[in-house]
Amino acid sequence: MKVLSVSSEVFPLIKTGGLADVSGALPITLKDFEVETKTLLPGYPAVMKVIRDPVVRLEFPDLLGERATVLEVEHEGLDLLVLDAPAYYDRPGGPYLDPLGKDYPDNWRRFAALSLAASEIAAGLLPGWRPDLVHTHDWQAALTSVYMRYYPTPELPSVLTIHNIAFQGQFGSDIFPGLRLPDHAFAVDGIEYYGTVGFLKGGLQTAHAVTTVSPTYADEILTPEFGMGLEGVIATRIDDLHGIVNGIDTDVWNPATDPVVHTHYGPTTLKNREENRRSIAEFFHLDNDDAPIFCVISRLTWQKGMDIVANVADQIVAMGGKLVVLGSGEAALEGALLASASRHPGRIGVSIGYNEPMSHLMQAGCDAIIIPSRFEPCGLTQLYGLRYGCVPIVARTGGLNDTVIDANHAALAAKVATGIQFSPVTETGMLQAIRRAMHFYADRKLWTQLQKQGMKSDVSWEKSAERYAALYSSLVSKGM
Ligand SMILES: Nc1ncnc2c1ncn2[C@@H]1O[C@H](COP(=O)(O)OP(=O)(O)O[C@H]2O[C@H](CO)[C@@H](O)[C@H](O)[C@H]2O)[C@@H](O)[C@H]1O
Repeated sequence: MKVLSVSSEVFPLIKTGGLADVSGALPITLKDFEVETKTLLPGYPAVMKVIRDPVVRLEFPDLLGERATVLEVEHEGLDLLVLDAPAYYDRPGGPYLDPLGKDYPDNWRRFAALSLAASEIAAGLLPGWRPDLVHTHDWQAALTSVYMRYYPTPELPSVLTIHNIAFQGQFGSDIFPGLRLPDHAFAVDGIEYYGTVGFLKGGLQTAHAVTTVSPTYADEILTPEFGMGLEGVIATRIDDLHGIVNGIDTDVWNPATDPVVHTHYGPTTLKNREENRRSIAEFFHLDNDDAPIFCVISRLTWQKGMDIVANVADQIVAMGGKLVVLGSGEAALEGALLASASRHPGRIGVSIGYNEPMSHLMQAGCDAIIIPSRFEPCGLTQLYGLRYGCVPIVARTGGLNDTVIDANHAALAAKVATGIQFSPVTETGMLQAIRRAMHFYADRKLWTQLQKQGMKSDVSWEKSAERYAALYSSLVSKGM
């Protein structure tokens, strides 16, 4: 089966978060299920810089007003279609934000162009290759199925994956003419959303199937608390809604071979983590003692519960723990965390910024990773933690609930526990979880058991890729 995947980020070329990990890893495992994926992504400078010998496959003289070219290239096992449109993507800054951290004002056009190009490829414009199905990710690609519905193209099945419903791509109705959709697309069963234009909303109305990245989150987004205003639309798609938990690339994330990990290890050589632990202590200027090192690797936002971390940092130290934080995000949270580090030299270390290699080393050297998200569609850092013996301490929500087995009495007795869950997601809830972790950590045998059990968890893409492949097949065979 041939699939066109459409994503605004793809690891290892461009990544601001978990979306890139998923869109970069899933196509590789899908090959085992006879799914051949080509991935369309924007030609940002970071992408154009690393691709080698691309072939021009398609030209758009006027893609929503600008020239664009589709380049085909193979990169680290991925078949890529790069949308080279300098007017849209050749800019300083990140994929979505300018160098000052503000949204580009024309993001709607930049990602509508991506979606329109995808729909043209779906219609067979790429010489010699036409997909059997289109898989779009998040609001940035969600207009693909909208264009597929309203442009006179042969109908092809489409799947939309929601990685985070908080990001919906909502814009004023004044942009509508610029999308070049027929007038009747601005309607309740199209992209109209309370008088505005909703990209994700349009995708939810037009994709043949909707998936999200864990079963618990699939249930949660049907409720007003988590649906962020789209729960009603999602309820109308309940028969086509699937929760498929993310996996991770177990080759990239392998403590036995990871090139940035100083000392490799596996479940039977956990003592080798000591050396990595020392490197972490050195990097974050921590005292080199036996107290557990809790880590956080995250966007510093309210969603991720980072205000809670900042508020309990003093108490973590008072309980005898150490804390290291790698992340960037809201200025107030960055400031609060940095202030906690300066109050507790040797006990708290904070590194503001995005540092992929350091994120690997932290998983390989820290004792536990704290993920106090208020909502978490799937979460990947707990999966990396499981794989690296860095015990996850997680909020009981979304994919965190589905992937970590809480160390309650029954789970410990049955030797199936892999981490600690807590609820409610409050300062008290998190401190209780840290207290439990300190208690388990004091019993080295128990702690090692938790680490080993986590390392045995199946966090690979195999099972989930099989579910995606089955979903694709069912849609294609239905001839939707
Ligand atoms: N400062 C830093 N330096 C280096 N690496 C950093 C970093 N900050 C974060 N990361 C990395 O970025 C990724 C974050 O992925 P997550 O799944 O945790 O959340 P995100 O909200 O981005 O993804 C959304 O999409 C994914 C994919 O579906 C869902 O798992 C998730 O729940 C949803 O919110 C991880 O690979 C993490 O290691």
